[in-house]
Amino acid sequence: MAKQNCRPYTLISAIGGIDGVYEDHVEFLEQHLKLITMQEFLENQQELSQKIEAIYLWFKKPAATRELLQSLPNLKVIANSGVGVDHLDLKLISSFGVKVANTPFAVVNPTADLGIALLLASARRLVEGYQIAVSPETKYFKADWLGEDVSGATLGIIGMGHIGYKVAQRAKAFEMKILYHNRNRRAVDEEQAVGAVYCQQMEDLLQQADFVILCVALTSQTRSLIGEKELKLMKSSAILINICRGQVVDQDALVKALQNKVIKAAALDVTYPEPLPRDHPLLQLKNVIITPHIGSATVKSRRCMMISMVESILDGVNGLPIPNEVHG
Ligand SMILES: O=C(O)[C@H](O)CO
Repeated sequence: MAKQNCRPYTLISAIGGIDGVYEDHVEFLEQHLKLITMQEFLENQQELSQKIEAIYLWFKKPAATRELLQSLPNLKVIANSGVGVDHLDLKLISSFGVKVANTPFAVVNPTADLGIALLLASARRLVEGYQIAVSPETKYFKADWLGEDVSGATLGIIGMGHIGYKVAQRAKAFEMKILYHNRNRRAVDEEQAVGAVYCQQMEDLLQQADFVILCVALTSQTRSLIGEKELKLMKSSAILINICRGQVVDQDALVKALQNKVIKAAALDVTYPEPLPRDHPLLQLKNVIITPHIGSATVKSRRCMMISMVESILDGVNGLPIPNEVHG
């Protein structure tokens, strides 16, 4: 962490509540940053706009709009929680001479853990099983109520970045056969370490996999990457797991595929919008598990994010290279 003489003025959305930084993070944050809430900023904009050098952008808040950027002439850095930056207009931000940093390493392990948790839960129908176990209607446990084997099954990983690779490491322990598709092939020793086989064509992976897990960033190339055509290529016994962004899947096509048994099931940590409207068809389907975008939702991960964001702010305002800088 860069040595600082004074704590840089840093805009945050709020403290506590759904939009604010965690109250138990505030003590650490205050040691390093002079925190200014959005409300304080709006009440005293004339004085504070000159002083603010950083934005601590905690789960998309405060939104880095053109209007906000224009009102902060000395802004140097935006520290973004998490890895995804699809909610930020990187070109716009960089046109103001402002740097952006994210926290890729804080999210890698918990997100890969969640991917495996969803894979296991959907393969073994844990949510349905729980409902049967606790339902007052249940008189006996049926012997023909079956799930799918995970051990020995084929896992297709789409997006073999840090998270995809961690998923592969975990899947290896389940003796899964691993296929992956990625823009760039990984080094041979990295492939061998997890026993992963590269599929240059995503279609090959879709046709062979029993489980397909999505681990890509949301970009113009990956938006609706999985649509009707791709779902039809998958085995009718296959399960789709999404731990990246909802928009990577054409959700209407997914609903149809699940209703018509084109694929067997889906486990989604991400959808669009989030949360889904209460009458959305995905919420009515028994063969779907949905969690509320909790890939990085662990105490340790969120604390690591905070520390990494503070480091980026201190580096950025002190003119030092920012290790986790995101380039548009
Ligand atoms: O981008 C990420 O790291 C997660 O989705 C949390 O927003």
